[in-house]
Amino acid sequence: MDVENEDPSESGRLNDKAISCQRLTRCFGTFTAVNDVSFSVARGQFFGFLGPNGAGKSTTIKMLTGLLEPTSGQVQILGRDFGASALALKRQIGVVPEGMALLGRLTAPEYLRFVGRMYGLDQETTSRRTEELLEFMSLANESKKLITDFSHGMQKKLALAAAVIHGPKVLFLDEPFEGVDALASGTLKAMLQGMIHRGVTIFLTSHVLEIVERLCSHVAIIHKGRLVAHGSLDELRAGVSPHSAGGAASGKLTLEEMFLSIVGAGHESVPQELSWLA
Ligand SMILES: Nc1ncnc2c1ncn2[C@@H]1O[C@H](COP(=O)(O)OP(=O)(O)OP(=O)(O)O)[C@@H](O)[C@H]1O
Repeated sequence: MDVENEDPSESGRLNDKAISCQRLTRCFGTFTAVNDVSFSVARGQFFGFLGPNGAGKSTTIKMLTGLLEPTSGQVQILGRDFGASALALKRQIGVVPEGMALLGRLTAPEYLRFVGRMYGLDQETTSRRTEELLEFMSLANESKKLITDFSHGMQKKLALAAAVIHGPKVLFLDEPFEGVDALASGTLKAMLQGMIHRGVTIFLTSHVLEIVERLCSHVAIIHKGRLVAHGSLDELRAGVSPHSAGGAASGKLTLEEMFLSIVGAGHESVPQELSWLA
């Protein structure tokens, strides 16, 4: 069988996991950025991947999407690994990577048409979706400008448009809301929730914990390269003492309170002010 042309979502139908990794590890020289990380994400789940700066989130996303080779460990997307069916798998996923990786010398319509064709969409479908996406992202009036002259938020919206043009089954988003205005952010959240209702799996990193709490049903927290929490929001709450998290005695702990309780140990020793600042 030609594994490159096989639809991994069909062959993996019996596997209810959209994403799974076992003992995933990535070293840069002697430094271990991601250390023995294992977790899975069920199909159709809205999953938040959290961690402080430098914890290993982007490195993990790059390995989950086939952009970076793990030092050791395994990754399966829709039940398949990149080794056997990289091209077929990449057609099933959409990615907004950390640096967005746009082609700055193109205009937004040129870029979307290029990405659509690279994903194997026919010309007519690519053109129709390009127009719809530019309209949806409020970028239709910017179609003559080069991407390099876009603002950061405009580039983010374009990167998101490019990540969904082929209708992916699994969507990976590294900080999708960073720099995006409140109006566009509302539209994007609605779009992502609509995708979840249609069975798409979304894996998202964000430092905006209110957004993660509102959108995601399950989360994992990585800290210094190691997975320190994984489960539904209620499972996380059950594992965190309200007292140690400083939450209101009667109310539910917020995700931010749980996050600070889980990764905040040792942070007390960091000076809370700089005496020379007026
Ligand atoms: N190519 C690289 N070479 C050396 N070190 C790297 C490389 N890429 C990442 N790192 C290091 O790995 C660690 C994890 O980085 P990563 O970008 O995954 O963190 P992150 O959780 O996404 O952080 P942030 O929230 O700040 O974006 C950091 O210490 C970073 O400096």
